[in-house]
Amino acid sequence: MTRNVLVIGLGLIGGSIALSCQKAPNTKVLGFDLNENTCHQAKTLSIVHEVVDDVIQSASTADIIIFGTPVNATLEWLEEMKNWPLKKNVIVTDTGSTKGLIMEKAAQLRELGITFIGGHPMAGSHKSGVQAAKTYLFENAYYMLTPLKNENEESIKKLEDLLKFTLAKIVLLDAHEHDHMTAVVSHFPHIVAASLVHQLQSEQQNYPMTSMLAAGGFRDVTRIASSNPLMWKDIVLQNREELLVQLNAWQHEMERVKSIILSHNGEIIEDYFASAKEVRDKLPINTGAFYTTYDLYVDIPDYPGVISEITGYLAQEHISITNIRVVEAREDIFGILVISFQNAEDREKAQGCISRRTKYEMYMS
Ligand SMILES: NC(=O)C1=CN([C@@H]2O[C@H](COP(=O)(O)OP(=O)(O)OC[C@H]3O[C@@H](n4cnc5c(N)ncnc54)[C@H](O)[C@@H]3O)[C@@H](O)[C@H]2O)C=CC1
Ligand SMILES: O=C(O)C(=O)Cc1ccc(O)cc1
Repeated sequence: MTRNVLVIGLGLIGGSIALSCQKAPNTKVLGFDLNENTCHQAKTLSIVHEVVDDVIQSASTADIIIFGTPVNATLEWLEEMKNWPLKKNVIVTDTGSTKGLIMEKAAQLRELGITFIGGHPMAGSHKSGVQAAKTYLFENAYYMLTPLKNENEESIKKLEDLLKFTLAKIVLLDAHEHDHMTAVVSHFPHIVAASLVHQLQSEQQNYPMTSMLAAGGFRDVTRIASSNPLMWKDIVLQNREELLVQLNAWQHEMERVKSIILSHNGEIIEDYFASAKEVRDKLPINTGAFYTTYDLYVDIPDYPGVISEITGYLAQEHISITNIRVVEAREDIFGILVISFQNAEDREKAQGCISRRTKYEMYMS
């Protein structure tokens, strides 16, 4: 029997989920988006089997409905959904970055016999839109599900049975715990990134050269300030309480930093950085706990053909790469080539291959 999946909101996340659902056997993936251009691109890029106009009609035939919409739009759809003629055993889920308010709506839907299981794949990017969608965007990332208490095990299993095609690691947790933890590691860092960019901009007036010096560290720390503002507006509105908790903690931390600087004590200042480094170095960032990328950094000299030279060596040894980019830490002298691999084993093989054939320095983050 065919499983009908309807994805509403076909941007980066909805589009990527739709692509991975197409890998599931006997599954028909329909898609809807408010934006006509997105619908057109979703068709052209075969993001779904079919793009639909009549969302209510398509929902009535769906076994699983997935929202890939910004979180406030999801809340609005869930309110409307209360009046839709749905299949008796339909499972509704979302992909939103916040879960508290969405799960309150889920409790209302449950009263009407509609099963909603919150979802949040903990991977993505500062890019948005359907063109950025990828089948394996979530591979090895955590995919959090926040079912209501006493949710039917079979419904959770049915949803997991589809989401396993994302190749993500599915974990179940409570919506409030979810919102607290994501405020710490995802939502608050976006505010810090945006604030640093604002700080740079105000410096620009007196020191126009500042932005030209903003390489390496500034670029790494502020990458996420280039994310979709509408999406982050919604997240901040929905996770307001937790963000205020984090903001207070940050203000205390800044007070501590201020007193450390005022202390003029080199040992204390060094210890501030050393203890942060110790914690940061132990984070399971590259072992699959959060965003998994197996990156190898190669310090390359600046001459034409150097990238094809390296990729050529890897190709000769049949080592597949998943991504490649150049980080220009110092534009005029060296670039760092960042090569990403599917797993740690491929990265290790690549390191061996490049070290046998070149003298380029390499490191892993
Ligand atoms: N960008 C990221 O890295 C991640 C985002 N998320 C969550 O996933 C959801 C989608 O985010 P992205 O895909 O990044 O955004 P996006 O901007 O790439 O895609 C959102 C899509 O929803 C459509 N849309 C907006 N309002 C709509 C409505 N009322 N009805 C139907 N379609 C509508 C837009 O036209 C767009 O195609 C958000 O809830 C976000 O919090 C979750 C994990 C990572
Ligand atoms: O680009 C990045 O590093 C992100 O922060 C991606 C991201 C954005 C929102 C989420 O809810 C989860 C992951």
